[in-house]
Amino acid sequence: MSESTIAFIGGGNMAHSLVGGLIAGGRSPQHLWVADPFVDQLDTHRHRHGINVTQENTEAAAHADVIVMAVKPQILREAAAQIASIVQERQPLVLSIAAGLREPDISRWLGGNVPVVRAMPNTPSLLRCGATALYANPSVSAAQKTLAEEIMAAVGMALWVDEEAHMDAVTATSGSGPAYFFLVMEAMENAARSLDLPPELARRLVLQTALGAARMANEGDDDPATLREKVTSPGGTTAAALEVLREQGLEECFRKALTAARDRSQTLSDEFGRD
Ligand SMILES: NC(=O)C1=CN([C@@H]2O[C@H](COP(=O)(O)OP(=O)(O)OC[C@H]3O[C@@H](n4cnc5c(N)ncnc54)[C@H](OP(=O)(O)O)[C@@H]3O)[C@@H](O)[C@H]2O)C=CC1
Ligand SMILES: O=C(O)[C@@H]1CCC=N1
Repeated sequence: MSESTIAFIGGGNMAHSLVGGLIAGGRSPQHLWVADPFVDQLDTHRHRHGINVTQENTEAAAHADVIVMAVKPQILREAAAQIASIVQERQPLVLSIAAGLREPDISRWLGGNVPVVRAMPNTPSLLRCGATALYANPSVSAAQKTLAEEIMAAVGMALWVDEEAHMDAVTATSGSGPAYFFLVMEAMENAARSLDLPPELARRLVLQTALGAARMANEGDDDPATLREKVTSPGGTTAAALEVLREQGLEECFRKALTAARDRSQTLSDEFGRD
């Protein structure tokens, strides 16, 4: 079977992550398009990835078997309207990665009865280490479902959800999730520096520790709680630190943070979805 052509509408951060991951996974640059109004953005894609670029969304859409809507939620409606007639004529699979916006709104903006998969990837897709959840509307064929899953699985883990409503919590968990871990890394690095560790040493120790912990949690048999217990000697240094993190309400803090992200995903739909 010949390789599908994928067009990204919007060439920003997430398009870079997905295009980079797809190329690293062996997808041919000539089968990838990016459309973005800004020439600098397109030049970066051309030089970094060697793919096809255009300022016209319609030109990219006209080549595509799969159209990835990778613009900000507030732009999606306008971008969908621009390519609606091409989508109606050619019936490609439309894969929206926009936070919050609901499949029925996206399908309607594209003229109705369009196969739409909503996907929520994350930036580690660049390293083919992404986590993506997918939801398909009833117009998506079995072959298109397989195609959407193949694309996202090429850049990491791809899991289906049965209910679109789960996508808001997914966005709060894995879509935004890399930022939480980066913040923890920043906070640990700053704390280590405040204990007089040289900056370079502090950074390298924090980053390698994050990598090691993530690999142990993913590759071993123990769950995170067991792994934590194995680090924590009774009356030792880890116990002293964990006590402070508990006292300061770390768990509650994450619960509130993810709830805020989930709620923001829902209000994005109210603000920029519907008519
Ligand atoms: N960043 C992330 O970690 C994740 C983002 N997402 C979702 O992906 C989508 C894109 O996010 P992200 O890549 O971070 O955003 P960016 O702002 O980095 O990328 C969007 C790009 O689209 C361009 N653009 C603006 N208007 C149009 C238009 N009419 N047609 C085509 N392109 C246009 C923007 O240009 P300009 O900037 O000049 O306006 C920008 O280059 C969002 O909907 C977001 O919710 C999903 C998962 C993770
Ligand atoms: O912050 C955002 O709204 C987007 C969606 C998930 C990650 N970035």
